[in-house]
Amino acid sequence: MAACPSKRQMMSEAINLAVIGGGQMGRALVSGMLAADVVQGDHVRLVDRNPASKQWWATNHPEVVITDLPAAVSDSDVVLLAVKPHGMESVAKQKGRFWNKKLVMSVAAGVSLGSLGQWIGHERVVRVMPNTPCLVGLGACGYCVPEGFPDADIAIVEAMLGAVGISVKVLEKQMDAVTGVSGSGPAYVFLMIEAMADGGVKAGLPRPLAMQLATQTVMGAAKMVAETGRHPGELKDSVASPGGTTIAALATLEHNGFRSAVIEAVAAAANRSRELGG
Ligand SMILES: NC(=O)C1=CN([C@@H]2O[C@H](COP(=O)(O)OP(=O)(O)OC[C@H]3O[C@@H](n4cnc5c(N)ncnc54)[C@H](OP(=O)(O)O)[C@@H]3O)[C@@H](O)[C@H]2O)C=CC1
Ligand SMILES: O=C(O)[C@@H]1CCC=N1
Repeated sequence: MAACPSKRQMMSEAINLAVIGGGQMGRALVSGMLAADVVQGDHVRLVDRNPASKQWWATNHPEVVITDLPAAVSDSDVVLLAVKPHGMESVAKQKGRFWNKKLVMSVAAGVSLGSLGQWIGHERVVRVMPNTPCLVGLGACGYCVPEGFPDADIAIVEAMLGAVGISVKVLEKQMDAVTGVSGSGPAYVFLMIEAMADGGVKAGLPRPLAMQLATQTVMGAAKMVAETGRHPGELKDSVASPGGTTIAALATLEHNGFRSAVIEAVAAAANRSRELGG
């Protein structure tokens, strides 16, 4: 029986990818794409000014070619811009014919399609808000494109992002909210896991055991929401026995404003994304 084709084999040709900025997000996306076989290491060109970052790539993905911006972009079909938002303009404005209508994907929070197109000099640009779980194939990416963006390019974007998790096409005006929920979201969940483990330690568990239980609990709860289709409120109710332990805990969380703290956190991140866009 023939083996199933990989995602890369399903694309008609191997993708030549330039990555500008190989820090936390660049690493998560590209490592996830390499693991999913949607790109190949020797087809990836990396540009990074940080020596420690370059060392990380040389150690972890020695097949990736580390080079400069003109060479990386010239040799690529797709350019992933993954520097900080305030650094995006100086990268995208670097003059040269090497941009030559390359498909450019920016992951910078707040930076609009209009600014990107203006700086680069063409409109074959995509604005993506990914998150770091792309590293383990469970990313949640929102993306938006300019009007009239070709379907063939959307197919490339979806193949790349779909290989590292879910990808949803949204309106540009929704990108700040996407950032608040899923772009920054992993940090809220990491905080929750850390706090649950702290609580376990306070109640007498060894730290590694408390961490293991907290992590599995978050993973299991997320999977139940995703796979049962039941509302999280209903699933919450099913854990809480009358007069039991869970309702005692839930009452404490409500008393301390847990829900409003999370709602305000998402809104704060969305507002900050708006501010970064100027
Ligand atoms: N981290 C996350 O979870 C997410 C991040 N993003 C977006 O991803 C982008 C990158 O964030 P993140 O990965 O966290 O940042 P990092 O600082 O970890 O990575 C950026 C890397 O790019 C390098 N760099 C900066 N400017 C240049 C340049 N001109 N030429 C070459 N290399 C350069 C940096 O070097 P140096 O250290 O010297 O500055 C650094 O190594 C941001 O725009 C952010 O909004 C989006 C979603 C989630
Ligand atoms: O904190 C930040 O600004 C970036 C964007 C979303 C997640 N990290």
